[in-house]
Amino acid sequence: MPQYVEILDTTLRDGEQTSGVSFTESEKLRVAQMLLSELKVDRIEVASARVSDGEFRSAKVILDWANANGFGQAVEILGFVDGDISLKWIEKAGGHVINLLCKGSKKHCEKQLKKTLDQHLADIANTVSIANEMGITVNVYLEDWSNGIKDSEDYVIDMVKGLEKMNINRIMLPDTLGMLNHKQTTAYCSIMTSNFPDMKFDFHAHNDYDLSVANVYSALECGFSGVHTTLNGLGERAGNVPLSSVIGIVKDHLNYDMKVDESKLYKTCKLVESFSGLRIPANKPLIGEFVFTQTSGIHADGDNKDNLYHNSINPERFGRTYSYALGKMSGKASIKKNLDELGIQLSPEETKKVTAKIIELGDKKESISKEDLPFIIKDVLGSQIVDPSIKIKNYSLSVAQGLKSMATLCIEVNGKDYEKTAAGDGQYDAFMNSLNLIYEELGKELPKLVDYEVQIPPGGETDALVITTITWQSEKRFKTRGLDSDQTVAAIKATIKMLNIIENNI
Ligand SMILES: CC(C)C(=O)C(=O)O
Repeated sequence: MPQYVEILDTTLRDGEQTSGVSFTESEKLRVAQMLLSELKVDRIEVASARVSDGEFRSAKVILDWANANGFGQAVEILGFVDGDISLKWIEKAGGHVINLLCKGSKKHCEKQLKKTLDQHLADIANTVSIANEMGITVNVYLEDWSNGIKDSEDYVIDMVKGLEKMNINRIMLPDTLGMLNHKQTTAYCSIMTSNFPDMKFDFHAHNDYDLSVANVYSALECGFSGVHTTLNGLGERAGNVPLSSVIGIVKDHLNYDMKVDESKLYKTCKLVESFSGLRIPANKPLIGEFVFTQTSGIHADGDNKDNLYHNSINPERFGRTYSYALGKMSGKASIKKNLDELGIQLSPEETKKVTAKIIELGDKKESISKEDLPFIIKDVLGSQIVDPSIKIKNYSLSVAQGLKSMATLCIEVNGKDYEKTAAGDGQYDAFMNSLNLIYEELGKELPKLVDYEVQIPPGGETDALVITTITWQSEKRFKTRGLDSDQTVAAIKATIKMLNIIENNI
C-alpha cells in the first residue's frame, strides 16, 4: 500500500495572512465548499479564534455548512493556550477541532511567554483537558519549530515527551520563517520520527527560500503523515507551499497516495485568484496560464507526430488543455494546430504567408492569440474567413465628477445602424450597457465578460500603448485583445473583435 498523505489546506487562515488579502464571509464559504466537496482535501483550517467578529461569522457560516454536510470534523481553527477562551469561541462557532498554538522553540517560550517549559506544558495541559471535556479534538502547533530544533533540540524533545502524555491527536511542525533546506528538513524531521515513532506529524512549510516544495518532499520521505498547503501559495511574506506543487510531487515523484481530485485544482485556484485579487503567475507549475502552452514549433511538430513529447504532467489531469503559442517562434505546425481548432483550412502556400506574418508581428513584440488568426488571415490573404459584419459607426463617452458615465453607441450590423445610450459605472461599463441594449433589440445574447486585464508597460509615459485583454464566456471561453494608448478604446477594440467572432461563429 502506498503511503497516504493527508492534506490540511490553510488558504483561509494562513493564506489570508498575505499582505492585502482579505476574504468576505461568502467568499470563505465558497472556497471551503470547493476545498472539501470538490477538490476533496482532507482538512481545512479556516480562522484564528478571537481575531474579530467577522472572523467568527465566517467560521460559523463554514461550520454550519460543514456540520450539515458531514465535514464538521474536517474544519479546524487555530486557537491559543488561554484556558477556555479560544475553546468557547470555537464551540460557539460550531467547531470541533482546535489547532493549539504552542511555543516550539526555547527562545520563544522564555522571551515571549516569559515561562519555563514546565510552566508552558502545565498551561497546555490545562487547555487540553478543558478541550477533552468539551469534546473538542486537539492538534498542537509547535511554532518556530525549525529554529527550536536547531537551537534547542532538548527543549523540543522534552516538549513532545510532555505532549505525548496528553490526549492530543497530532503535532504540527512549522518552518515558520521558511529557513530550512531539504537536507536540514530531513535531519530535523528524522529526529522527530525516530524519537516519537507513534506520533502523527504534519509539516507546515513556508517559501522564503523557494524551497518549500523540496522541504515537503523531505518531510514526507521521513514518514510525516500530513502537509499544510495553500491555494496559489498564498501566505505571509513569500507564502506557504502551494497545494498544486504538492500534488505534483506526491503523486508523480513520491508515488504516494492522496484523496485530492486534481481535475478540480485549476478551477479552485482560479476562484481563489479572483477572490484574493492576486494573479497566479503565468509560469506557476500546473496552474499558471502558460504552463501548458507550447511555444516552439518543434514541440507542436512532435505533438503532431505521435505525441513525441508526451509526459506525465498532461493538462487533462488538471482540467486543462494544451495550447500552441503564436509568435516569432511559431512554425507551420503551431499555426496548423490553431487553425485546426478553429476549423479553418488553408493551402500550404497560404499557411506559409500567414506564418510569415505571425513571425513578423512576433518580432514587433505583439502578442497574438488563436482568436486573432482569422483577422490576420483576412489581412494577409484578403479572404473572408471573418466577415467584419459588425462595425462601430461612432460613439461618445463621458466621465464627470459625481455623475455616472454615459455612453452613446452606434454600430452597424449587416448594413443596418443601431444606436443606444446608457449610463454605467465608468466609461467601459456604460459602453457595454449601450451594447447590451442594442443586442436586446437584435434579440441576441452577448457572451459574459469573465476577466479584464490591462497591461501597461513599465515606465512613466502617459501616452504609452496599453493592451487590454478580455476573456469572454459563451459556449466556449475565449480572449480578445485591443491595443491603444487609451485603455477604454483598447477595451472597445477587443469588444468589437469579440462581436465579429460570435457573429461569424468562429
Ligand atoms: C501560526 C503558525 C502556526 C504558523 O502559521 C507558522 O508558524 O507558520
